[in-house]
Amino acid sequence: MSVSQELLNFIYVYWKWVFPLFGVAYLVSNRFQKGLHRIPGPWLNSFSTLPRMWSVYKGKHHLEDLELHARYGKVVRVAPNLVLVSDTSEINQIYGINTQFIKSRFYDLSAVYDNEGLVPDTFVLRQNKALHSRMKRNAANAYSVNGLMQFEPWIDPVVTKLISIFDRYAASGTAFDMGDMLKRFAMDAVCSLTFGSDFNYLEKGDEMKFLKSMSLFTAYMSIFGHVAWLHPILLGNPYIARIVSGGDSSNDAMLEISSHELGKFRESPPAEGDAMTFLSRLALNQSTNPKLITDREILTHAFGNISAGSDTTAIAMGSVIYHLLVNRAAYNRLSDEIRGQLSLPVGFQEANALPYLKAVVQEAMRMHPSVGQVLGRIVPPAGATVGGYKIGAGAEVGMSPWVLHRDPEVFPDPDSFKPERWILGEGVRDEEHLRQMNRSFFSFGHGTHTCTGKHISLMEVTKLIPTLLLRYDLELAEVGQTLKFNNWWFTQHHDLRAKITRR
Ligand code: HEM
Repeated sequence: MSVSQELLNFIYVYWKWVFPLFGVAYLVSNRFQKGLHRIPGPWLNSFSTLPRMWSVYKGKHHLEDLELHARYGKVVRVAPNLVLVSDTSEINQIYGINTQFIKSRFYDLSAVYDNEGLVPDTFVLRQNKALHSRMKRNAANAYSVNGLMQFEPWIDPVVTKLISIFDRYAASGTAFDMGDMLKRFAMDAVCSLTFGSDFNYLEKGDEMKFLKSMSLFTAYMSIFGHVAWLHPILLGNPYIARIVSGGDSSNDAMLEISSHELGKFRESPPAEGDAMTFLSRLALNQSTNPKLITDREILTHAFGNISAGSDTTAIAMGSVIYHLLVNRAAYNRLSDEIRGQLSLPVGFQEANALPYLKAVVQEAMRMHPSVGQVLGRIVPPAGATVGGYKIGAGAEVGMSPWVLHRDPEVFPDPDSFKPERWILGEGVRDEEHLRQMNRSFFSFGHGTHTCTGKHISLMEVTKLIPTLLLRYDLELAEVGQTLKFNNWWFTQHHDLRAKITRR
């Protein structure tokens, strides 16, 4: 009898013992892998990823993470291969421009493949640093503050449409879901500046089901990103994905409009002085230097704007509005600043020069970061010492925006909304303290993978908030209303109901 036959016979006879023994060996090897057993954390979590997935599934893991750090310190093991770090002196090692850490497999769940292979979205390019840098470079002038000023005219008609809808709510005096309207606005705004046209989400809502798909997908990624190796047999499998999405074709519609707009640019490029869209900016980059950017890369950037830039921006707007409405002193101070210095239609440059407005936006995004989950990174082949612990290659470490933003050493009284904490001469101790706060401000991530669309979203927020305060008085629909949300990568609000009246 061969060795393999003997082994099979043995398993057949003793299977009742063999399988549990394998299970125990697996769990014990989980606990002792990569030197991670020295790191404190809940005992059960060091054996299996399931407790962590359960915590994320419940939608409030940011609160549990805060408790874990309070109990175990700045470095906590929350799964066999996942370590949370809240030590701000480690930000550069893990995320800085020259970091050796790469993004974790969590991000693979967002990867899309076409006939040419992996679609080169910067969000998922975690190993190919050269392609990631190329993608960052080839659209840099479109995403820069100066570059995006050209796109501002595309946002104005969307603001006008929002106002006409809000005027109807104001006239009827009915409460409405502000969070939902902001999602529609952010979707139309980012489509408009990217393509020069939008899908009229403001009037029609999510008929295309793009936002619904995004919500489902981010919830899936948030939970199953912890077991990324299972993705190919879950939503990574095209058949299963089709069944779950119910044949949703919003991605195709988005790609169709991208290709159509690119074709239009080729037929009649904008004349000198014409408003430039994001897409035409990239097409112009290509026509001046064809090697700089391919058609596929242009379409990927355009599509990424919509998937990464609509919900996130809407959440930021909702957070600003909610925190202003429950902090009337801040609402009044901001109204005075805006009403004294701006008029309708609000221009980005003028609004961006208002110090209290900037502080309010940053503080609301600190209190409620749109991305609320750990930004996971893999320890490089040489291993690393993080927060005093030696960690082996391949382990996943990461910081959570939610936790960093509640660090009382950096943000005293962290649960209070205090825009003045960002203003020198008011809440900030000195310039070093301000630098430290900015370093710990993780709403847009940090370092090599910092958010590409940060300035686009800040432009939308900076235009919209003053517009609303100039035209309306706002209040929450119910006294004592809380901010309801689940933290599934994005921290989308539910039922952010408000009432407005014309001023
Ligand atoms: C308030 C709005 C936004 C927030 C809070 C936000 C947040 C973030 C965060 C936290 C990351 C880093 C993820 C990580 O390191 O793991 C990120 C990356 C990214 N964001 Fe945003 N984002 C916003 C708006 C936008 C917009 C409008 C766009 C596009 C127009 C965009 C495009 C991207 C892209 C492409 C990346 C990947 C960058 C890379 O890995 O190199 N985001 N964003």
